[in-house]
Amino acid sequence: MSDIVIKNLTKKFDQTVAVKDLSISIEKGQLVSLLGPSGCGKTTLLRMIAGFEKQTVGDIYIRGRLINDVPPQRRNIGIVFQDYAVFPTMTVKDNIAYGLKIKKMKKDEIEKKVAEYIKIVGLTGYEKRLPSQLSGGQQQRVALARALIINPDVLLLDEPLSNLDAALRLKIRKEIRKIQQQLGITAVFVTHDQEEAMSISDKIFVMRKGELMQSGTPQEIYLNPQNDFVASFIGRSNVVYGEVKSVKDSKVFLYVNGIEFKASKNGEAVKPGDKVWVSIRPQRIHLGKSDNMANTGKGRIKYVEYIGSEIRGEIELNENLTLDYNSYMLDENSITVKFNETIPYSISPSDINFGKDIRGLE
Ligand SMILES: Nc1ncnc2c1ncn2[C@@H]1O[C@H](COP(=O)(O)OP(=O)(O)OP(=O)(O)O)[C@@H](O)[C@H]1O
Repeated sequence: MSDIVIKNLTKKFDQTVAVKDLSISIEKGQLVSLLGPSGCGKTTLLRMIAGFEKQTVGDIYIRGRLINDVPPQRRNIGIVFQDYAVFPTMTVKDNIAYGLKIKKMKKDEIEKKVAEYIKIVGLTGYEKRLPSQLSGGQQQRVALARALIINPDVLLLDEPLSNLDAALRLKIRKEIRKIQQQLGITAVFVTHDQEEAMSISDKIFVMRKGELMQSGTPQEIYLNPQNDFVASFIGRSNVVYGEVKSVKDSKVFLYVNGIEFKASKNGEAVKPGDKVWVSIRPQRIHLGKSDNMANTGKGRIKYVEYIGSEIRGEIELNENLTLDYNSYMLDENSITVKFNETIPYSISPSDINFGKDIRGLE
């Protein structure tokens, strides 16, 4: 069942189209991310779901109820913002209890619920502290408990980890995901960080310039990007442009900067002469001799970095095509490479994504 349904939503600010004819639905109990670069409209979309911004055109339903004209406080939504937005003069306990007091819940029931949510977000022992006596991560937990305690239909999270340092970001995102799954609450998470979105989402909506570029599970989007923008934005990839040379049986032959690549046919039908984007993940470039005889050649190593169990760098296939590679050193027999060395490479046809939908990179 869909908890949130958005139909043909458009938001214009004078000349700027922040969100353009967007239709999505979000299943109950899922955590979905709105992901895209700065200015893609993700915050505007979240603010329209919350009711802080009124759409120019389109409909928003929560649990089947059309909420276009329902004010924010009556949408039964919990929100966590980037800048915590906790009340600075209230203790942790009072901050978390706030929504229940507004609802005029009985005192002993409030006590019980607050204790429960303080435990859920891991703030036991901090009840009497003021926000100024808490770390950023702890303040964000207060904000999370305050949003969840009112038992909202939907939890909205607007870049909730942006103000935390890198280590804390990983920790809190894991906690948010665990709590969301434990409570089974539907959550919409706004982020510009693709790794963050990939790691915690059931589904990702990739946006760009107000438009939906692709939606799907993290795996679907990573393995089958539908355009060059998604291929380059999700995970690391070499995105280059070329032309379809021929199509034979289950293979498509692509011509990219003077090199021919054999690729497996994917969903989209192409014909000779079609201009296409081509995406090759760095870790799919096999360095050294291989039994896999497809897309083989010799390349020159133009850059090398050894990082623990990985080698990363650039390999020049010809003077017009240099790709990033990424090899894993799993044991002492693994490949080692040196700067300027010439080395055989191969790429499996099934590891080459391509398509006609060219949107341009960021
Ligand atoms: N109140 C406003 N008035 C005018 N233009 C606005 C307003 N709010 C947003 N915009 C414009 O709408 C577009 C989308 O903005 P939005 O904040 O939704 O993007 P975003 O993807 O959340 O970006 P960021 O990651 O930087 O927050 C941008 O071009 C922005 O300048």
